[in-house]
Amino acid sequence: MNGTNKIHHLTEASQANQQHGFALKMMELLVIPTFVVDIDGKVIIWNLACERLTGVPAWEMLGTSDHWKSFYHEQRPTLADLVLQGRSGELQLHYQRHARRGDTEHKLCAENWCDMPRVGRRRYLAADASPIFDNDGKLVAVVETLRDVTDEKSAQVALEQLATRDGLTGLANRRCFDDTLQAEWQRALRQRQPLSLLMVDVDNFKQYNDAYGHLGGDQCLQRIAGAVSSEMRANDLVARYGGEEFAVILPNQSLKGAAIVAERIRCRVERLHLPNLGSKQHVVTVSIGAATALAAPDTDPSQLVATADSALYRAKHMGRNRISLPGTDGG
Ligand SMILES: Nc1nc2c(ncn2[C@@H]2O[C@H](COP(=O)(O)OP(=O)(O)OP(=O)(O)O)[C@@H](O)[C@H]2O)c(=O)[nH]1
Repeated sequence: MNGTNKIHHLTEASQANQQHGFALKMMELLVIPTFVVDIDGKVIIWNLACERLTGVPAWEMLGTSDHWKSFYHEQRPTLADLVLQGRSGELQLHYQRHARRGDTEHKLCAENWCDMPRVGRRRYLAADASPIFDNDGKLVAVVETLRDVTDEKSAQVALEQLATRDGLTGLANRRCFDDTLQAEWQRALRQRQPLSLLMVDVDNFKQYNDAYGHLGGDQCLQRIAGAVSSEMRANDLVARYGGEEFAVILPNQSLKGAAIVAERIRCRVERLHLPNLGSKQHVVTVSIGAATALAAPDTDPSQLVATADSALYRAKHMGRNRISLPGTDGG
């Protein structure tokens, strides 16, 4: 390298250093919470906004690989770590919503609830992580920016809740029941598994309302909703079908299994010992119709609902406070 080339090279190097320093300063001042980890996974930038978001000062974080501790109680990778370690395949394992950005699989964006141990209040954060390459295309660091979108997420959750929950009992509403039944019907078809349905109706509820008033009736429905829910497994769905009628979807359940669940629900409600002087037993009881179907192509679950409804009608007809199955009691 001759003298002129050497000076030119040095000038380029010092310019690059200057630009690098300028970029670092910019990141420090950004109003967007930002941190950068180097190739060894050590934090080299933890800006003011990140300090504010996490409650963790930069002096505590710089030079360590403890950045996950600012977000989570349990050890797990941050989005920056996934980019750094080429583990983008694990995105769905760690994040509620996620995507790869642009034409490269190195840029990731994702959202999830974070514990925020130092702040002591869970926040829903949207993160973007991008790799930084040197002039030779070698990965040297990863920058992660964060957005606190807790308010938007909470509003979305509340709206979803409003759209799918019954206001009085907190159970799934009729719309949610219809959607879930359709989805479970399709799943039963794919998996060639039976799908069972229970229709649960409160006995002599008109007399209950007459005796205890509409508010008393509402409280009774809440107690029954709690009792029915307590008998459910994780994949089952209890919905308020309408008025004083509840519906229970039991995926992968045979008619025999459905009958066992139905009897458990009937007993559970009886054991609440809610007085209803208008009924034969003098306590609030329910009648339950059960039905099971094997889904077939080009069919829908309406026949399953109709069969469970007919069984319920028979249970009422035969004296109430009982369960009824198709084909076993004259149905
Ligand atoms: N308190 C209250 N009552 C309701 C609600 N929805 C429906 N009902 C009442 O439930 C009663 C249902 O009466 P019916 O359909 O005659 O049935 P039942 O008296 O339970 O008689 P069986 O079903 O034949 O045992 C009516 O009086 C409705 O007003 C509600 O959200 N709250």
